[in-house]
Amino acid sequence: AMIIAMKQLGSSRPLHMLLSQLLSNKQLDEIPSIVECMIGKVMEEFENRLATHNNMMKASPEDVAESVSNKSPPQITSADETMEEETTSSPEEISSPEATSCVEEINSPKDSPEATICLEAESFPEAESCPETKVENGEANDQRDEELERKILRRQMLLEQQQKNIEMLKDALGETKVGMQILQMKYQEEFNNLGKRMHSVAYAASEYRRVLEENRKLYNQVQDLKGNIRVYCRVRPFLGAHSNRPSTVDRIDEGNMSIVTPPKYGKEGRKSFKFNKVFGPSATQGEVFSDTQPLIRSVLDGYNVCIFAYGQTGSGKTYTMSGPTELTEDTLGVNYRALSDLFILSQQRKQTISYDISVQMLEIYNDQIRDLLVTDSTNRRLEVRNSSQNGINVPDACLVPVSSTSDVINLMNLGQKNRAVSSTAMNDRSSRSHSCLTVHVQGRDLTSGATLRGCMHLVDLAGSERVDKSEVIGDRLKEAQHINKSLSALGDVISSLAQKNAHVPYRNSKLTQLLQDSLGGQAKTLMFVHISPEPEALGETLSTLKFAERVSTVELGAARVNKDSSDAKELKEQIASLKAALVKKDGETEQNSRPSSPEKSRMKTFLSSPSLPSYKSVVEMSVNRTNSLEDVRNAAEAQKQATQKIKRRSLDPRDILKNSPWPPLSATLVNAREDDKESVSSDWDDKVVVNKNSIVRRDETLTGPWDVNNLPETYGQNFLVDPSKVYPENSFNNASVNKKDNQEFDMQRNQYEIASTDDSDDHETVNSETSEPEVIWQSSLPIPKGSSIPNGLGSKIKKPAAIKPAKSPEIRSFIPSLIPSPSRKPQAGIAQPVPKTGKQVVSVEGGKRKGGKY
Ligand SMILES: Nc1ncnc2c1ncn2[C@@H]1O[C@H](COP(=O)(O)OP(=O)(O)OP(=O)(O)O)[C@@H](O)[C@H]1O
Repeated sequence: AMIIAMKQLGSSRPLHMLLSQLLSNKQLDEIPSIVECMIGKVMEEFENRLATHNNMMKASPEDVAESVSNKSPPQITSADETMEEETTSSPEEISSPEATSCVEEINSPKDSPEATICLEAESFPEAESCPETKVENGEANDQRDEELERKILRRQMLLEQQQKNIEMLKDALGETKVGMQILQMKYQEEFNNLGKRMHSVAYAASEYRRVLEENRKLYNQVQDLKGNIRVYCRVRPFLGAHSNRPSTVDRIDEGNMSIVTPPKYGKEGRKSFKFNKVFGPSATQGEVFSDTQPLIRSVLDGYNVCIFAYGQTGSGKTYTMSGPTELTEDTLGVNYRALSDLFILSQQRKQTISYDISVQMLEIYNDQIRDLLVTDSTNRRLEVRNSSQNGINVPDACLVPVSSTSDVINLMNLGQKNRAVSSTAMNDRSSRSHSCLTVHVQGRDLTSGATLRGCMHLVDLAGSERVDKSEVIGDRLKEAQHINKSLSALGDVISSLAQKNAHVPYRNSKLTQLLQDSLGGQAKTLMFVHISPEPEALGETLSTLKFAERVSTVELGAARVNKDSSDAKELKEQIASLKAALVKKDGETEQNSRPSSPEKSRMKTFLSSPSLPSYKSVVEMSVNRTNSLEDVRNAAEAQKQATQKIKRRSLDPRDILKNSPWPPLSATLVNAREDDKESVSSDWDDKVVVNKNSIVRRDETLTGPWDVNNLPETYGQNFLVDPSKVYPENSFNNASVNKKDNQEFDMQRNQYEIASTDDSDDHETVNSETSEPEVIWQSSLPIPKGSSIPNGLGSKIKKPAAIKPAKSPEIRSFIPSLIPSPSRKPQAGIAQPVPKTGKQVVSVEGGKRKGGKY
């Protein structure tokens, strides 16, 4: 029935083909409706035919004959033709003999009864007029009648048979219809089940994705809590026509990647690395930025953030941070996107917090800081001051307020122009200097009046590759040495942080000095490490990745927000005024009493201490009395007591304000510059103690918005309780001093001396104060005579004062190893006194520095 129906519809394909086609096309929904439609049509057709046959049945034989004689049998013919089709197509009908004979009869019109009737009538026209033949004619007529009757009978039987067949077909159709309905229901059911299953699979997939995302967030939160430096790796695509070359990067999977290595790098043939995220060559600027966004947002919440791009020249640092030379909306780098995000967010929050955003753009070239936003082509020497109250540590550089992305683009263009002025045709300046875009954000809560301050450094470092000594002479050599030194200093800082050393050598280079606030314990730090896919760059790629992997293990401690409640702010201002007044007083009394040098520096340290009110007695005693050791011991005792007293007191700023024995002073900062200079040392001193605190008191709750620097009791505790832990090498050096009475004083004195040497030559000072454990460096560059580039550890090891170590004639690697020597494992939190052996692990091969550790 279905096949007939198909034919009725003019389709030559059998139903099963159509069905299978629909199934294969997954048009399952359409099958029931198509079948229903076909059934409807077939039913209609059969009903038409039935009506036709019924009509024929009702018609008299004469009508039939007439219609036959008129040779106009459209109904019968058409019906019969259709029937013929049915007969040939339907196996049921073919098997029916009656139907076959009927079809044969219909097919041969000459033999048809109608035709016979007609022919017989036509062949005897004169018979009726002849009397002799009347009888014969009568017989003949009888015979004809009989014949006719027989034929009519046969036809009747045939029609009856056809009617039966139609009935049977109707039944079959009905059954098919029911069958199709059942099929439809089954399909429907299966569809529903399939839909449900699909739904549950989709749900499971989305859940899985959600869990993954949650895991990632939790992981990042843990990282944040631990204060880990985040490391994102980006692989540059092949440039230009080299896209078909084999890449050294084998596999990238979220945070994992593997590098194909030749046999000389090990048997495995590949090395795997794990970072917070790895971006492949096809990653867009938008994708790279999306993972950075949360960090940007936290600047508005009052955190310090540092994002720096590290990698060899040409690996894509500038591309990530700024974008390509021809900027489009899609290729804008992190710098633009970060600022644009800051503007959008600050707008969104403007009902509650009012933000001021301003920008500085600096360049560090040959360890000199240059302002890239100057418009008058002046080249002032800029200094870093980490003591400033407002978080601006290069106060002399232009600080330009910005309020829109176009402001930023204009400033960046100006910066680029100033940078380009210095570059030569031979060498792009960007490869030889570090550039730093610093964004300062100051927010004020419109309801509570609390202020917060965030600072973000976006740093595009100079190329980190090693330079063959034969390739560099003259200025290039000097540049290479400076890049080398600053990147080594960065490595030193990171190494110290990784080992949780009490002392972090920020002041070894301008770069680390500049980034101090954002690399230390309270900042969020992200490093974009860049690698090139070319096989020739494999050595640098592996060094870079190993360095980056080490960096990712560094824990800075949980980041802290720079938020001052209005009370705390007042308190801070008061303390600053007190400091200024005391410094002034110190200046006056100094002329009268002229204390010896160690005493003076000790006093300075006391005076510049953030917990100053508690040291009133110390200061007064120190100033007014002679500089005897007894006085100092008394002072220390008094300080201890004061510290204990404060310790028992509430740390609520209001309580402190209330309990403070000092009347509020309105004195303004006297000689602010001088004070700033002085407080560099105190700040540095404080920083050491702060870092110490973060180790000793890591799990203790800090006092809300207060700076650790302003916690008198912690300062006092660490200051007095065990100074040897802060500067063990000094205590070690002084242990040989036999004068028992003087021991404490001497230890403190050394401490003060070291802490207050900041204003002298940086390299000298820092080199002598660094105490991190032995680290292995690579070296290949020749050292020019008189070079101040430090050796081995990147800093000289403190020796007894009498034996001043000679400067090493070697240059450290661009990529410092963070791996301590196995022979000298450092203890967390305590800097070890490392006797200088003069022995360094340096591997030189073919004139090129080889990665001793990598
Ligand atoms: N992800 C990237 N997609 C497309 N092109 C890139 C990508 N990264 C870098 N490039 C292209 O590679 C070239 C070198 O990149 P870039 O200048 O950013 O390297 P760099 O590491 O900053 O070098 P330098 O140390 O000299 O400043 C540029 O032409 C840059 O457009």
